[in-house]
Amino acid sequence: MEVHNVALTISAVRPEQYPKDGLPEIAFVGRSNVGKSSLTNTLINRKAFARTSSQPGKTQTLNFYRVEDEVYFVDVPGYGYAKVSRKEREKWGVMIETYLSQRQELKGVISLVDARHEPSEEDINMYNWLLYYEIPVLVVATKADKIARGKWNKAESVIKKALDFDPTVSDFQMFSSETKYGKEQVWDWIEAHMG
Ligand SMILES: Nc1nc2c(ncn2[C@@H]2O[C@H](COP(=O)(O)OP(=O)(O)OP(=O)(O)O)[C@@H](O)[C@H]2O)c(=O)[nH]1
Ligand SMILES: [Mg+2]
Repeated sequence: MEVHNVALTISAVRPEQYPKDGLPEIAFVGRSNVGKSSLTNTLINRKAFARTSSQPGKTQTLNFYRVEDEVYFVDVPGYGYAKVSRKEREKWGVMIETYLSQRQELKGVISLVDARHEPSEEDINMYNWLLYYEIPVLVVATKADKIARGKWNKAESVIKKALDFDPTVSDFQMFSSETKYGKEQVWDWIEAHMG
């Protein structure tokens, strides 16, 4: 998709604050700092539309970006940020689980993991949780530019093994917001799931 028009429409915490126009939604999840906002910006050809942060844990609301009046990208605040209080984490959990488990307009989730590392327990939990709710999921391994091309296959198999990746209900893509590698494939997946 050639993107020309993007608007940050809504920051929401509760369902009554979600958009009401019925457009399909694709959500981006992953631990804090993994590159959710960077992936969003790459997809919509913006340098800094979704705020990228040197301050992890900053984003605390669901941010809905309306892309070309066709789809919302939903930037979900990152998990696994140690410095937030337990109370904050519980609020976060309720907000995310409510959104992911109940939202009719949600057509797919892009679950980001760091290409350099084995997925964390939280990454694994999130992946299993999405499969349990039968939400189509694209696992995107980010920061691929930080490992040598010759090691990509190994990185992919490490990630898939840790997740117990199920290729019948999910897909996988290497990605870099530095080189834009994988951008077209991620867009193809999104367009195939917009319904
Ligand atoms: N080299 C490289 N750096 C990346 C890539 N993606 C993101 N980064 C960097 O990683 C840092 C975090 O990126 P963000 O996109 O803000 O991460 P986020 O997941 O949105 O973080 P939160 O909003 O805090 O949850 C920034 O310094 C980015 O520049 C990538 O593909 N390659
Ligand atoms: Mg972010």
